[in-house]
Amino acid sequence: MTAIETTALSKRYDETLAVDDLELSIPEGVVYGFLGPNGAGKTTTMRMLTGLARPSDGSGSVAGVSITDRDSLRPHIGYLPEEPPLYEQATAYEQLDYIAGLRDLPEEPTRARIDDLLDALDLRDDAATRIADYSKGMRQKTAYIQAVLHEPDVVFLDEPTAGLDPRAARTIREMITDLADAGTTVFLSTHILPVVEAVADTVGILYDGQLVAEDAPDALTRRAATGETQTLEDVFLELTGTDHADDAEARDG
Ligand SMILES: Nc1ncnc2c1ncn2[C@@H]1O[C@H](COP(=O)(O)OP(=O)(O)OP(=O)(O)O)[C@@H](O)[C@H]1O
Repeated sequence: MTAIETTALSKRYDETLAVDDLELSIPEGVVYGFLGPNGAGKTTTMRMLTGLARPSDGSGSVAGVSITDRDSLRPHIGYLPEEPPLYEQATAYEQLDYIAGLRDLPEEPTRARIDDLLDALDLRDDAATRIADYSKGMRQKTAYIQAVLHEPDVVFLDEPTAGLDPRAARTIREMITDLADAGTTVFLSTHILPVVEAVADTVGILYDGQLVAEDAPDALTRRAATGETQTLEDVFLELTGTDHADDAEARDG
C-alpha cells in the first residue's frame, strides 16, 4: 500500500496558489525528504496531509485514509510542526502523559516508552521541569516524542533537528532511519540538506507549489550527461533558481 497519495492536490489562499496540482505517491517505510525554498508550499502541503488545512482542489490519502477525514486520520499520523504546541506550565512528563491520554494509549507500555524516548534524547533528567523553563532544543525533543509516541504509520516532521545540539541531531537522524526500518513512513521537511542526504530514500523538490524533481538522492546528484556528481545543494539551487522563476512567471502571467 502507498502511505501517502495525492491527486492534483491544491491549496489557494486568495491570490496565492500555495500548492499547485501536487501528485505524490510515497510507499510505506520510506523516508521522503521534502525540500523547497521559503514559501514553496511545504508547510501548506503538510497541513493538508495531516488534516489541518482543507484542500482547495484535488484529493489525498495517508495510510489509506482520506485527508479530509481528520478524526479517522489522527491515530495513523504524527506531526511535528515548525512551532509545536506545548503547554508552557506543564512538565515534559505531564505533557506526554496528557497526549498519551488524549490518544487513549495503554498506561504501562506507554510510560516505559516515554522513559525510553526521554533517555534516548537525554531529556529524562529535565522531564520534571516546566516546559516554560526549557531551551529551544529541549522543547523540540519533547515535541518530537509527542509526534512519535503512539507509533503512527506516517510521521510528518518539519525541521526536526532545528535547535538541537549535534548529539541530539544525530539521535533524531538515527531514530528516523529506525522508524523507516520498522515500516513507518517519514515525511521530512528541512532546509538542512545534509540531514536529507543522510536519511532520505527519495527527495521531492517543491518550487512555487509544484514538484519540480523527485528521485533518490544519488540519482538527483548524478549528472547523467557528464558522469559528474553534484551536491544536493547544487541540484536544489539549480532547480529552484532564476530559470525556474522565469518559467513560473511565464506560467502565472
Ligand atoms: N494561512 C495563510 N494565509 C495566506 N497565505 C498563506 C497562508 N499560509 C501560507 N500562505 C502562503 O502560501 C505560500 C506557501 O507557504 P508555506 O508556509 O506553505 O511555505 P513553506 O515552503 O513551508 O515555507 P518555509 O520554508 O519558509 O517554511 C506562501 O506564499 C505563503 O505566504
